[in-house]
Amino acid sequence: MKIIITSKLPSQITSKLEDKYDVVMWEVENEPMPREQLFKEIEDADGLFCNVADQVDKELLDRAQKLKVISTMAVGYDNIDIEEAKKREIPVGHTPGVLTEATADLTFALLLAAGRRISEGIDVIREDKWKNWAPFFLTGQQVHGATIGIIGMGRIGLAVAKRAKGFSMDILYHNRSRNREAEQELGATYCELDELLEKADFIVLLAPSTKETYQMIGAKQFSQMKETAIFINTSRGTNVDEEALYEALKNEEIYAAGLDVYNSEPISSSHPLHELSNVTLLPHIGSATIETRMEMGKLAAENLIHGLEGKLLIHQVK
Ligand SMILES: NC(=O)C1=CN([C@@H]2O[C@H](COP(=O)(O)OP(=O)(O)OC[C@H]3O[C@@H](n4cnc5c(N)ncnc54)[C@H](OP(=O)(O)O)[C@@H]3O)[C@@H](O)[C@H]2O)C=CC1
Ligand SMILES: O=CC(=O)O
Repeated sequence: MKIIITSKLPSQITSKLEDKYDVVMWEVENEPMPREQLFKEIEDADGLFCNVADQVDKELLDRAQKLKVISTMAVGYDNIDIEEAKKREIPVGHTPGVLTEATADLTFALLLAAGRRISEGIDVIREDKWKNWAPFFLTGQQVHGATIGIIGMGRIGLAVAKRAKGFSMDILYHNRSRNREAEQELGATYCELDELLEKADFIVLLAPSTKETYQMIGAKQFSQMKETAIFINTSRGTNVDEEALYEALKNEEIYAAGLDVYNSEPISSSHPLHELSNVTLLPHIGSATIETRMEMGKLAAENLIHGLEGKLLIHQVK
């Protein structure tokens, strides 16, 4: 059987696949397989090993004659047309759980960086602008003891809440359903979205990208936040109206933001958000530790093997 791997991966992940199948892997470091090539390769492929940078849509699936399984090296699968895959009875695998702690670490790092103006501090030294110690130089917002509001208290949300507890933060959260573990173990308080936006000092978005969450945070929601609020998004860029975020930051309707994800990725240094000093921008590296990426890759490989062997995947999208 033939499988396609759309990005270069280390042998610890690919060796088991290479032992069993004909592997076509895109070998260019840090670049996804070009779409034209993917269109060609998918025609006779049995398995597809992809990631968040690949658009697995109807146009691609229409070309696949033999595809038996799609396996993404990510927990989010909004880049895959699940309905089209279902119509063709192609199971889709993803990698929940193994990336939870690494993504929570990065989310908290962004929260600290945005609140305490860390990237501005780094720039001050890089640009030789540090002249003396001044009482209110680069003062930011207090993290310890502040109120965090988590929108999307799932696996990663809960792991962020645990970190917040260590900083003596009060924890508010909003989901469509209650998370009893967060309430009982961490004392988190369930809120409607409006209340969370009005009360939280740090607002952390960790809901998946769905039709319901599309631009769920826009001009109205930014206007509900405190002027001192800090907004963190490590979920998906499409959950936020990016132009409204730009305006809210520029007009100081909110204090700062920390972002790992964008409407369209990758962004460049000419992106409007880059003009602003009160935003910390990272290039979608939430789960990017060596250990976690290895775990994600191995789990995605196992999902793929299960699919090719006609078994239920370890983590199959429902
Ligand atoms: N930046 C990065 O590199 C990474 C980003 N991610 C992103 O993080 C997301 C979350 O991952 P994970 O925690 O594992 O997922 P989970 O499914 O465990 O958690 C998602 C949470 O969002 C809530 N939710 C879903 N829809 C809504 C809605 N309409 N309004 C409010 N809450 C909602 C769910 O609760 P309920 O169903 O009760 O509403 C659930 O608690 C991923 O989907 C992905 O997009 C993940 C890993 C790395
Ligand atoms: O964005 C990354 C993911 O795993 O989802």
